[in-house]
Amino acid sequence: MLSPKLLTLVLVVQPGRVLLGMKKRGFGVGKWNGFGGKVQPGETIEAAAKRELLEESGLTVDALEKIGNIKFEFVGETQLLDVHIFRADTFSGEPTESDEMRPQWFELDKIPFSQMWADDILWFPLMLQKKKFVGYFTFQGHDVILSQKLEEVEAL
Ligand SMILES: Nc1nc(NC2CC2)cc(N2CCN(C3COC3)CC2)n1
Repeated sequence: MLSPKLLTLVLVVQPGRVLLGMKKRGFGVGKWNGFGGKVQPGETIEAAAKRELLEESGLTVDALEKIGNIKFEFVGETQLLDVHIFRADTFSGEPTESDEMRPQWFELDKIPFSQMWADDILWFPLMLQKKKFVGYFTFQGHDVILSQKLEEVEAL
């Protein structure tokens, strides 16, 4: 089995609202999501998360909190995605559109789950309650979840 592909995802959360970006190209184009990307050789996962957040949103964060780890399998494909999810409650800078992402604030009761990855509606509530979680999702294509595992954990 191929080693899982390490990816990062950062959700910037303020009281009553979360910052999402509309993905303008590449994997997940047309979906709202947090900010993230690949981990480069020799880079820690957290450093990669901060770098991608700055590249994609213009925001700089001091503290990232590790809140989740979800692995994704796609039926018929050997590459697993290993997504490390972080939350940031404080940041500096202004949300700025990039080549990759168009940022927008969403009130917590107006999160556009119908235009997001199908797993998000399942773990966002945990993230917003500051719970820590691990998960495993099997997708058929990009829209159908065939199986899922999601559990809260004490520590990541
Ligand atoms: N919310 C959410 N759900 C996912 N679900 C699996 C796809 C079925 C994946 C995912 N990411 C994997 C892709 N990554 C892109 C940015 O560079 C690559 C962002 C985080 N983010």
